Amino acid sequence: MATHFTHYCLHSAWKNELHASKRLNLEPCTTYASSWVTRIRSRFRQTKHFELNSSNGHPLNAVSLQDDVPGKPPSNEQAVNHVQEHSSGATAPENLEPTLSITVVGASGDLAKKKIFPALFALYYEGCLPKNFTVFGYARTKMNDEELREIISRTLTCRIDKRENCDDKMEQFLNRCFYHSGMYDSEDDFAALDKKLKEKEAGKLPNRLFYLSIPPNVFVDVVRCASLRASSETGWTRVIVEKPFGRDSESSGELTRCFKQYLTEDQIFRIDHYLGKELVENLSVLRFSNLVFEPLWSRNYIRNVQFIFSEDFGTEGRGGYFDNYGIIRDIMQNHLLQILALFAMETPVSLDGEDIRNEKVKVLRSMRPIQLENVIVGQYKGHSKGGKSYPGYTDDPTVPKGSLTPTFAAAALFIDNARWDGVPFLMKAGKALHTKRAEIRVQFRHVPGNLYRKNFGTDLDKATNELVLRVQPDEAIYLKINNKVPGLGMRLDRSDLNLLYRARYTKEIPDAYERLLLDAIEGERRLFIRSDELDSAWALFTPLLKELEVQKIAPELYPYGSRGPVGAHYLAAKHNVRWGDLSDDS
Ligand SMILES: NC(=O)C1=CN([C@@H]2O[C@H](COP(=O)(O)OP(=O)(O)OC[C@H]3O[C@@H](n4cnc5c(N)ncnc54)[C@H](OP(=O)(O)O)[C@@H]3O)[C@@H](O)[C@H]2O)C=CC1
Ligand SMILES: O=C1O[C@H](COP(=O)(O)O)[C@@H](O)[C@H](O)[C@H]1O
Repeated sequence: MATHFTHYCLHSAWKNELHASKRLNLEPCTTYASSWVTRIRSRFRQTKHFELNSSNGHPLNAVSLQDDVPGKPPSNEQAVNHVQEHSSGATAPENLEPTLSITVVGASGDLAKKKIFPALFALYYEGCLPKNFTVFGYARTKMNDEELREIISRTLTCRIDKRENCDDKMEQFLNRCFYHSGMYDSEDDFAALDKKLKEKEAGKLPNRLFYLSIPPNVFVDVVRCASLRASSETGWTRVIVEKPFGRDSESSGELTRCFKQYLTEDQIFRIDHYLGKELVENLSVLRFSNLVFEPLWSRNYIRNVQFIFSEDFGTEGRGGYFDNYGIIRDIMQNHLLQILALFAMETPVSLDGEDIRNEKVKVLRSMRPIQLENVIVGQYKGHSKGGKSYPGYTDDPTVPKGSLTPTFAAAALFIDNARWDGVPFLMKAGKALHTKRAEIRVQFRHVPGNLYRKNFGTDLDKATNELVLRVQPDEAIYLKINNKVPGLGMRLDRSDLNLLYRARYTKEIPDAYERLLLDAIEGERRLFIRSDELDSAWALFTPLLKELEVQKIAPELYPYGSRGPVGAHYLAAKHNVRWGDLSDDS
């Protein structure tokens, strides 16, 4: 991909960084050390872990560092990508320095304030944005640049080790943020945005990234207006699209068809922010770079796998959106299914985005249609605890009375391929539960002819190994093992081999949005959803969603703050599974 700048936080070869950064005239990442050499060396030493890199690692970045020198003719591959990715066909003048314009559409909204602007600032702070960049907010709300800056500034933090120059950096970042008010379906308003973008981009090769942080009903309008009136004429134009991408196979297909009138697939970055989470990223590393795991990764050793998402708050404030989607579309069809596909895929040919997504699609296409009897749905009801009362889902004024929308669901899924034949993959997702967490649990089979079985009593399930990847909070990977309690007797207990991230690594973990934004800027697509992946994901869930709606299946009510409906236990038990998060030693 044509990347006209570097994110030179990556490389183990600091010399390359130094060399490349000199040639590309980069801004320094930090201001600690006095010379470039010490700065880069010391930064490399300090920040061995959790550096922000685009996701595909060295080869792409090495190429982009060396090949994207202004004035150097593009390679064949770059030339192809360039033609595919920009929509006008105008020729890029040679010898121009690149510049990046990021437009956050829906800048007045919750996600923009909470996640996107802070992530952009964190990237800037880390020196991962290109030297020349501008951020534009776009929304209908009337405000000026200063007002946008004021709003953004409230959510920016110099979270990374509280480094020096935080205030200066914030000010520098805010000075590069601008606002343009416009309607989402007005080509004229986007043409006016284009004019402002051009003023900032003057004399440079413009690359443009649009982040659609808006409700899905205006996705197509924005794509049309932005692509017709505000796409880059000579550089690349890319669009990040937030979920939900449709609400079933038909609407998703329709959305894709509409998008493709204006954009090529290469320009579309469908975001699933769970793919940007550190532990989800680590799943493949854990599996494919450690001999101890991959041989066990099949029906021969794994009894069941659980993907668990829970939030300890309800849909407060988002009821209007949520009621049209429900927990299955909000969490299962995307976040949990994506993790499942990564978990279960065969070894990809390489770490290239296409190779990985090819393997994920194969998993999705091998999945057995979901049976209604393998699903239970729930909805939270009001509850009082400790003198405080918590509202039920339908108490939200934006939720229609009598709504049957599930705020909780559990499902048993199966992958009908040689590796996973017969292994239940259980998913559970819920709002307003007793805790906030996301995790993957792998329960292994019993030890055949276990010499120590008499030490475990009758419940052999309790003695099996379990590998847990705690995605959040407090990231950790731990393996439950049986261990001899020290002493003269022979008593066994359950212990954890525990890799607790905060104990092992000093660096703060970047937010998923940082990684994904950086990847989109880099043109790295591995962590974004390809259209055939999306089709397969919807093909799996659409029949179930239709059945739930047509049959008007009433959700089982569970109290706000509880562990969810009892039905989830029956479902698991039906498949000889016990939810790992509910056991005594979870
Ligand atoms: N918030 C979150 O935590 C998450 C959100 N998402 C997705 O990200 C996108 C943005 O989410 P979020 O920021 O919460 O959304 P908001 O409801 O805050 O909407 C974003 C902006 O869009 C405009 N807008 C709101 N409703 C409408 C409407 N009916 N028609 C036209 N414009 C409207 C408003 O801007 P103005 O009126 O100024 O034009 C608003 O500030 C959505 O697709 C959402 O599903 C995904 C994951 C998590
Ligand atoms: O996509 C969504 O994710 C959030 C949870 O994200 P997290 O990173 O905070 O775990 C969820 O609250 C929201 O309903 C959903 O749309």
